[in-house]
Amino acid sequence: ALFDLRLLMVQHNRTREYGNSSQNSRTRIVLIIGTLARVDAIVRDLCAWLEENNVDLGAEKNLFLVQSENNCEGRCVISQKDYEPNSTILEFPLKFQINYRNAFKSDSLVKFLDWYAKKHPPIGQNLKLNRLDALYLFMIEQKFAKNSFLSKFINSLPHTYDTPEYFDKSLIDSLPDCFKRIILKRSQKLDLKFNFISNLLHECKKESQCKDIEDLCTNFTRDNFRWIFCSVNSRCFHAKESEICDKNEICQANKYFGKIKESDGEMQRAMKCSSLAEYERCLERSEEVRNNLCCLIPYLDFLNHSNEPNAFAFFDKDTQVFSLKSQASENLDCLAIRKGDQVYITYGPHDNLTLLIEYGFIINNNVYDKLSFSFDTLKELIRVDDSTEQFIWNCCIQKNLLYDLTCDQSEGPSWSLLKFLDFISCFDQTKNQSKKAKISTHDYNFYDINNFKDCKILFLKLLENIGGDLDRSLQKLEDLDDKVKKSYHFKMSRDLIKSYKLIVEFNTSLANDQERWAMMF
Ligand SMILES: C[S@@+](CC[C@H](N)C(=O)[O-])C[C@H]1O[C@@H](n2cnc3c(N)ncnc32)[C@H](O)[C@@H]1O
Repeated sequence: ALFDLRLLMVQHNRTREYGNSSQNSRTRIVLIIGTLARVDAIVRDLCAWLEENNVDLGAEKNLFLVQSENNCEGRCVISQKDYEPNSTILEFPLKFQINYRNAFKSDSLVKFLDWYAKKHPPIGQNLKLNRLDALYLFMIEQKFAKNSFLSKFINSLPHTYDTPEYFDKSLIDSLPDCFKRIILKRSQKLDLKFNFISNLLHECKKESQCKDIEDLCTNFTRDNFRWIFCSVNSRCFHAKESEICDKNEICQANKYFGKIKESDGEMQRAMKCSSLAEYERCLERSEEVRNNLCCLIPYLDFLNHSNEPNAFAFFDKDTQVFSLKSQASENLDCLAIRKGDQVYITYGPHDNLTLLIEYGFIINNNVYDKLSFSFDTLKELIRVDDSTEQFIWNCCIQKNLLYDLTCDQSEGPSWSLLKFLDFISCFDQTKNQSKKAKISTHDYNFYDINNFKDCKILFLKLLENIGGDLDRSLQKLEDLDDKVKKSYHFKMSRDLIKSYKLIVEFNTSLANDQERWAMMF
């Protein structure tokens, strides 16, 4: 009861900060109690279902799921006991690892996929169905199915998310161009995929006249697709196909979607690309291959992210279970998790823009925070004719200079960014054009910075462009509607822009300080 009271206070504060200011306090308290009761009921149902299906949640319930004390983290996993380093906390059998292979157990989806394979063989198509789409379709089907085995799990998924797919349009319009570019590209891809699948379903419905496909068509709406896209993206784990699917399932998947290549293979191919466009396609494909192997795992998807996690989750090939363990440590006297601690895993070494776009949150003083310069932004610095520009990008691809074009608030610009700027500074139109001929005869030294004065000028120009973009955005945010300005989405976006401004300021002063700049080389 005490714990609930504490949560009630936190919830009350959160409602005051982001909620509807016209609500009186009694209405707010009723709403808060409603939220807690709902979380409780969802969690109780989920745990009961898992236990009925022989998932061992611990005799004394080693963990419990609650609304987090930290604002905006949503629900979370709290430990009920101490854990030494590297001890097993929970184990999930294969049956609860939901991925594309579940679609093969649904009659209507198999009907649809068979129809698709006949009509649209997986080779030679520009846009095609992939393994991830099968997972989306399966989850949407289950959401509306009567007596679904997964109904308790599906009920436990959030109804909405805090990623830009759910932002108010006016907020998106006010974001800096460097964020907007990524967000809009993602939303275009989402639209393209939605229209593609939706058209296929309608085509199949017309031909098959089958009630199941008709239901699938009805439920496959833009809103449901956005919901499942965000659910999977923000809650999935990655596993190797050969580890969690059997031979028949892989064979069936190959028939519908084509064989899957290793993601690393795509990256190796990227180094051999002969144009920037081809290189970008390779990067996208490598991401797509990785995403193809997403799986959802009930309960484990309640784990929040920290850059200093106290636990980790992985698939154990030998026992065929997905295992949650406390973090390993060299100091075995020290507990990895104490009773009452929240259990955190890491979603990866992500900067705040990635966290916002993929997961809908940011972290204060994120050690991985950095400014990444897009190829489009960098292109603006290159003022040469088309063929020289193509030559520049090809050299950079072959010398692997494009993988980390960033600057941060502790080290300043990355080595590859400096090297990239140094290289392009040789091609200034106003300078001697014979440089190009020289470089093509391998005279250019790709291991040292040759021209750090010009490199600094280009770096400052880059920072000035980004700084202007951020300032214009902050101004636009101020002019937004009061309702939008009170939202969590607004606050998160503004905090992110402000932290990016700090990175720009740090790097500008670094570049302008002769001594510190010289130390960079
Ligand atoms: C895998 S789910 C974790 C469970 C989630 N909190 C829930 O209520 O269902 C990932 C989502 O949790 C939230 N989240 C995870 N880590 C967070 C953190 N450190 N700060 C804020 N929100 C976080 C984000 O909304 C993210 O999209």
